[in-house]
Amino acid sequence: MEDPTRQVGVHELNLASRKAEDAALRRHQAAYWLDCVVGPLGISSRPSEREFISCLRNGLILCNLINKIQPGSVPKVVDSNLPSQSLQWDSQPLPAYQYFENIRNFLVAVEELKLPVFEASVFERENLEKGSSKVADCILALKAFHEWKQMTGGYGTYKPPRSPLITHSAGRIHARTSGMVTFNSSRQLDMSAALDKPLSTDGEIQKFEDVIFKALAEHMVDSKENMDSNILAFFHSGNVDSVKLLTTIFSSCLEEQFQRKLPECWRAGMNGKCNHRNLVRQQERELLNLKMLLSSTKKEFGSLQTYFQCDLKQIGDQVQEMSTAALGYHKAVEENRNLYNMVQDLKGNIRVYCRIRPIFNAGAKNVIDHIGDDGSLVVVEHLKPQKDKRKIFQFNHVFGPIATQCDVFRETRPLVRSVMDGYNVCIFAYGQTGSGKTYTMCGPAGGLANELGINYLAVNDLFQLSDERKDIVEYRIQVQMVEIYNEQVRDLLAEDLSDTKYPLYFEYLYSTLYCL
Ligand SMILES: Nc1ncnc2c1ncn2[C@@H]1O[C@H](COP(=O)(O)OP(=O)(O)OP(=O)(O)O)[C@@H](O)[C@H]1O
Repeated sequence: MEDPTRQVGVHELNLASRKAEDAALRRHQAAYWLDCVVGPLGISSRPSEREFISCLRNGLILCNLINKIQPGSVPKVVDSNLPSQSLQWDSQPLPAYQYFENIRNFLVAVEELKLPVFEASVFERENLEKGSSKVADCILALKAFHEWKQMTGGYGTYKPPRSPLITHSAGRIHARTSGMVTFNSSRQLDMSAALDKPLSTDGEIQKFEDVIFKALAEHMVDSKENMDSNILAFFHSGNVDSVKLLTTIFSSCLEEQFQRKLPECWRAGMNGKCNHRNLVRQQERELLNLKMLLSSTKKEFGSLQTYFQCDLKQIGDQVQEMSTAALGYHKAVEENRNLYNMVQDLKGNIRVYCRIRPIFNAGAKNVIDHIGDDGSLVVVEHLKPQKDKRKIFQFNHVFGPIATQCDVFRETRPLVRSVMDGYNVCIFAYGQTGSGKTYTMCGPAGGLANELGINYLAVNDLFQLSDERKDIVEYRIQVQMVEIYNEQVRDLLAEDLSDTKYPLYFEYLYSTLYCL
């Protein structure tokens, strides 16, 4: 079985070695930085504790350092007036008051900056190898303060990092003017006290490592807080290094925008509250709802489509029926028209009507013996022998003396209507003077409406027929009026009354009519 005391000894050895390595590293860093800031120290780049402390024990370098970082911190630096080359650690014939004065003023200045300090006694010859780590920590704290000042210009409140490796001693230094100056920063961790006694168990070692990690984490948080407060202090001070401030602000803004651009689930995930899976489930539910909505919409659209298709089919059928009916109607009209004109043809293209004028002379003898419905007319000539007295004439129709204008027009009307179907029609009156031609064709002068002649009645009928068929046929009606008298044809509507002679082709027409 292994001896536990032996194991503890190994741990102690390892910790002591690590502590010594860490102290040497910080000492070397402090020496290097001092060399850069206040000039060559004249010591090696990796000085021993003794070499490091001896170099600083006259306080001259430390006072120059803090005056450079915070001008005026040590108004009066006691100088040995010796060349710098003679400031060797092992050849400094300085009186005790000199280095004590400088060291004391330096420590007071450091305490005013609220930075960790050390005991002045570390520079006594018998303690040269005991307090070098605290001196190095103090110098490194000044280095951090200097860097903060360079970055912020000294505006705002400087918060020293909570380093477990930086130590301080409270209330050990006398102030120059106001007596005791106390440094009570509770944010500092004095780890050296914990390491003064050896760690004997694994639990203590683990506990010590936990403390270190916790302190490091707090240090990182403090650094972040320093940055934020320093940016605000920059802005309020008005004395701002604009380039530095803008760079810092832009960096913060970019980081913030980057955070905002991240999806919600990622940001929640970065905060330790990842609901990415919940969001995916919610989106899946919404997607399912959308699919159901799409499906129902498709169904409704399909039913509406079917409904409208039925309606369209019904309308189409009705239109087809109407079209068929209209076609049938037109066919019927056309057929009726053809039949009508056929009847007119069968009745004869040339029809002769006889109208008997009333007797105006009371003494005149009536020669009309009989008027037949078949168009026959029997005339009696009283002066001739009995056997030759009666003569029979045949017409299409015979109008008696009591026949009205309407009776005459009723018989001629079908022929007039054939004009509207494209047939040529001619109506004229023939008879001796005073037989009533003008009366039949035009009516008496100044007569009543029921006395209008065939011309007026026929034209009125044509206009009425044109109006009835206006949706089917467009008619254009023109009028000419001529007189044939003493073998002369004259235009009765001519505007130039001096020349009413009608064109030659009407003379030809006249000849034709005359022949008829
Ligand atoms: N059916 C009738 N009923 C009543 N009066 C008639 C009828 N026919 C003709 N008359 C009258 O007889 C007269 C002569 O008729 P009208 O002038 O029409 O004859 P006409 O044939 O035109 O003569 P002309 O050849 O000389 O012009 C007129 O006064 C007219 O009013």
